[in-house]
Amino acid sequence: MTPAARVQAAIEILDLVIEAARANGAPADRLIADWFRPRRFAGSGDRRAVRELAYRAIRACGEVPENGRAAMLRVAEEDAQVAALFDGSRHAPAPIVAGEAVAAGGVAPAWLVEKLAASGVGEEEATALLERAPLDIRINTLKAGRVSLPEGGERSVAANGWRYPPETRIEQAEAYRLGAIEVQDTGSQLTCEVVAARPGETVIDLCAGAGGKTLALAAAMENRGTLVACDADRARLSRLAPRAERAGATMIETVLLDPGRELQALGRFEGKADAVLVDAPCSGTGTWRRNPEARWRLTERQLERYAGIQERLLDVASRLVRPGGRLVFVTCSLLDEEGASQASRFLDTHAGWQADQPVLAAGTPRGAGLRLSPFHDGTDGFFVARFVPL
Ligand SMILES: C[S@@+](CC[C@H](N)C(=O)[O-])C[C@H]1O[C@@H](n2cnc3c(N)ncnc32)[C@H](O)[C@@H]1O
Repeated sequence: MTPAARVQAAIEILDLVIEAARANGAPADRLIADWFRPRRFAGSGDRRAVRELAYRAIRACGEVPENGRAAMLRVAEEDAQVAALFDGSRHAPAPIVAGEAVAAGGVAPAWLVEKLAASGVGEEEATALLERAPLDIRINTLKAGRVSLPEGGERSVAANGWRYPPETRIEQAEAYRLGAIEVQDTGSQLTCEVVAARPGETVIDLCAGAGGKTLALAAAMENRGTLVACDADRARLSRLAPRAERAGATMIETVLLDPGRELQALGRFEGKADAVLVDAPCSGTGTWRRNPEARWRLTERQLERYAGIQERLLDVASRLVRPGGRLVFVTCSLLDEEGASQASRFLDTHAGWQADQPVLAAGTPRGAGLRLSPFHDGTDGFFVARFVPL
């Protein structure tokens, strides 16, 4: 593909990403992969370049752009080399017309920028939410010692963490194929450290998804005790078994939950769990480095809905923890609605509980918990709080 054809390809992909953002359709990554599938003429260099251009435009536009061309014109405004490729040649975008619509720049839609500011996230910190993330891995202590680590990494602040440059092809490393390392953001690893799961304990991962954190908990527990991975999404939870097998995590039991009826499925653990992790569904403002188009999808109503689910799941979790146990609340968001305010609401409505401020190698105290952010900590954005019964 010519450089100009790559720009036109990115514009076509952006049209799909914008449409999907409006209609709650597929994520950008999937749309990009689907776009290339029938276009066998595109080589790996073309794919990389087009993907890079599309993501550059997504990061550059704070509000949902009118269309793909307007989004790419935002990039062209700041990059004369890209502007020069709008030359009307074969497969290229048509020449730029004076007064043509250019998408608005900015970090996020105005209402979200306001909410971030109200949560103490200023412009510089908010901008860092869109930087390219490094590749973080966790050494899987269930298999460690058998293989050597890939070259080019350095220790991270997480106990078993290493950090590699973003472009590292970790899937090709022997350690990865053998399950001796897991790809996991440093912030995510740190939130698991707050659970402080120990061998022999009973630990419930209430929102386990495909098990990113469950696997870290299994390693901390050295495969001994009871580790229950729950989720309300059957497809996500079903992805856990093959991952657990690869990681040598043999202790995990899965439970599919019916939203609103979680306690019915988990009744046998009421008042019995040493630790419950609530890695709650949230807006994901802390993961824009990986899904920058997520900020085009979020609405105020959805944010309210997430906050309501978080409140409810915290209450469910509080009923499972034994006296002397602990409840860990995590969201990958920098918004107080899903962090400090949620934690203080829990304490206000659950008289028998108190906050037990986590101490980690990174993070800044925020209300009853800690906040991790790309700007201050170089991790994805997270809020984590720990509560203990009085
Ligand atoms: C932030 S994600 C979890 C990510 C996962 N812990 C990890 O580390 O990869 C939140 C999860 O909560 C799940 N969820 C939503 N409603 C739920 C409910 N009522 N009970 C349990 N899980 C729920 C979602 O399906 C989603 O997988």
